[in-house]
Amino acid sequence: MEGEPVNVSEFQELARQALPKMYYDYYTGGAEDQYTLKENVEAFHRIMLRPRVLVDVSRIDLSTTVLGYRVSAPIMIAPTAMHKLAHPEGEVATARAAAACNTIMVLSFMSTCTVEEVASSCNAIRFFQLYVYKRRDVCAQLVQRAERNGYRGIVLTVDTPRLGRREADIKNKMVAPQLKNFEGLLSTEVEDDEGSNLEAFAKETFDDALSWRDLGWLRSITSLPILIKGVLTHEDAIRAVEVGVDGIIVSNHGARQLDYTPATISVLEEVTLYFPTGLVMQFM
Ligand SMILES: Cc1cc2nc3c(=O)[nH]c(=O)nc-3n(C[C@H](O)[C@H](O)[C@H](O)COP(=O)(O)O)c2cc1C
Ligand SMILES: CCCCCCC(=O)C(=O)O
Repeated sequence: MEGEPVNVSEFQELARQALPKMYYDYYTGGAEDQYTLKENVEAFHRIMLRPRVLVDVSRIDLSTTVLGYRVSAPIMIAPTAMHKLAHPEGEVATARAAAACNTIMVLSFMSTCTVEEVASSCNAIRFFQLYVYKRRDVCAQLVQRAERNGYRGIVLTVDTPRLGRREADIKNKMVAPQLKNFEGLLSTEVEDDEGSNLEAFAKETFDDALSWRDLGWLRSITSLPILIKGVLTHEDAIRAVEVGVDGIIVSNHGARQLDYTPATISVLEEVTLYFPTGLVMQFM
């Protein structure tokens, strides 16, 4: 590549050259045949712009609000696990980037920096993403730590009762580092010589019986607004509103969970049709 990277594909190529194959494959891979992974990109290619001319564009303001917080553009940082696999500063550096861009960062439940380290690193507005473990006490402690440390919302990911079957991770025998957030609470080590250590960990730890009624439990342990992430149908969006969530994130989890779901962008209209804007978001 000549010169500085100028677009996302060029950054991706640099990442491919810099990272160990196991981690690069983890970051970029989708589930199973990766049909939805391709479709997530192609669905964007099918959307054409319809430009109007002779409009004064000398001052453009893309800013908007999310749960009342002003962001410079309708773009936020999605929760992604284990940033230290890519850079020694991990999520702390990501939070500083969010602050510099005046946007919101959602810290992954599976972060490599702690809730507290990220909170004290900068003044970015932060939400905390939650996976529900069978060990509810561990989840409750993490949610309460997030609340104490100034996180402004809980993003409950609802598309991961089990981890998607990611074939590259199985082949690479992907291993996760110990996660500092859980020190003294739960071991993130699992015995699995067969395939993906992440998949084995999720199978052992994530609560695959999680259902709509558990929103009541989450409400009982936090006073923060609750968003649910991973909705792809208007039926589930209606249900989410009925149970009183504060926001919906339309998402197929970057095609890493259930393959052969539609591209996230292609269902955004179906979901938003029923709701006032502001309640529904999509991560890229
Ligand atoms: C490497 C990687 C790690 C991710 N880790 C998480 C995570 O810890 N929690 C979560 O809710 N989503 C996670 N995601 C999914 C993203 O939050 C986001 O949904 C996805 O990248 C974009 O797809 P969407 O537009 O369908 O949401 C991860 C995605 C990637 C690529
Ligand atoms: C260590 C257990 C699994 C982490 C899952 C993070 C995630 O959501 C992803 O898509 O990867």
